[in-house]
Amino acid sequence: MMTAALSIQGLNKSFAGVRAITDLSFEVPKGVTTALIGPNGAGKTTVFNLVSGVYGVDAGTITANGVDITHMPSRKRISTGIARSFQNIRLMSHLTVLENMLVGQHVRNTSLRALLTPYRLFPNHRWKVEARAALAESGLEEWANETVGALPYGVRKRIDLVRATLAGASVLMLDEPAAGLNPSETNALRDHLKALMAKGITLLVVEHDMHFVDSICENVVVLNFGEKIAEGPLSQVRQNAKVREAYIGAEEV
Ligand SMILES: Nc1ncnc2c1ncn2[C@@H]1O[C@H](COP(=O)(O)OP(=O)(O)OP(=O)(O)O)[C@@H](O)[C@H]1O
Repeated sequence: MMTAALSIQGLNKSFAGVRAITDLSFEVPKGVTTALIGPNGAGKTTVFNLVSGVYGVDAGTITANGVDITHMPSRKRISTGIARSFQNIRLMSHLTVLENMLVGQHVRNTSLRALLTPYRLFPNHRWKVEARAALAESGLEEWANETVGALPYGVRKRIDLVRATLAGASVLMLDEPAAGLNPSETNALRDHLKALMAKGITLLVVEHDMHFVDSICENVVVLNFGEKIAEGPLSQVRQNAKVREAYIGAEEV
């Protein structure tokens, strides 16, 4: 059997005695874009925080590309190919787009020599060539020398995706990627994500916009009160009685 991009088994997490995640197990197979959905407070962000190592687990295991990352320090998890893109973009707003790419690439190379190399002095350094190519591939090359803080939100979001893939991510966790985007930015983001999927990158998406989920996700995992209540294609889980009940009074699923 092929190794899953992400495997979560028997996950449990409480905050001050209040259960946030209970016996949660699911897998994200390689190349299968998966959505994690559920009403407010269902535990979606907590799952992302556990997988990225912001919190420690109470019980259970988390495996990324076959490597057990359950107790791995957060900053080392990218070495297994898993990365997270935050709702509040974590680009350095005072640096240019290209400089942000170089910071991302640094994650892959932590040798002292790499840390001391003054990239500004090498206009055609391999990393710059690679970063420019990745920006061009995503139709973002026109922004390469702009300061990130001055760019539209939708563009920054997509630059954040390029940065994550340049840092070596093969499994990307996206926290509400479509939130705050206008319709044309949402379309550009969708096209960008489809291009990443075509390159073999696996996406795990927390998203409230079901049209967006429907347009890119093959599989959906539904949480309610920290437990998995359904899993499968969106068209199927929509019909599930438990899912319908969980969403009563909340947004339409
Ligand atoms: N650091 C924390 N301290 C205490 N409780 C927390 C913490 N993080 C999450 N929780 C609780 O865990 C439960 C799940 O919250 P979580 O934010 O994961 O839900 P969510 O599905 O992401 O919700 P939303 O869609 O509103 O973002 C909630 O009851 C929340 O109050």
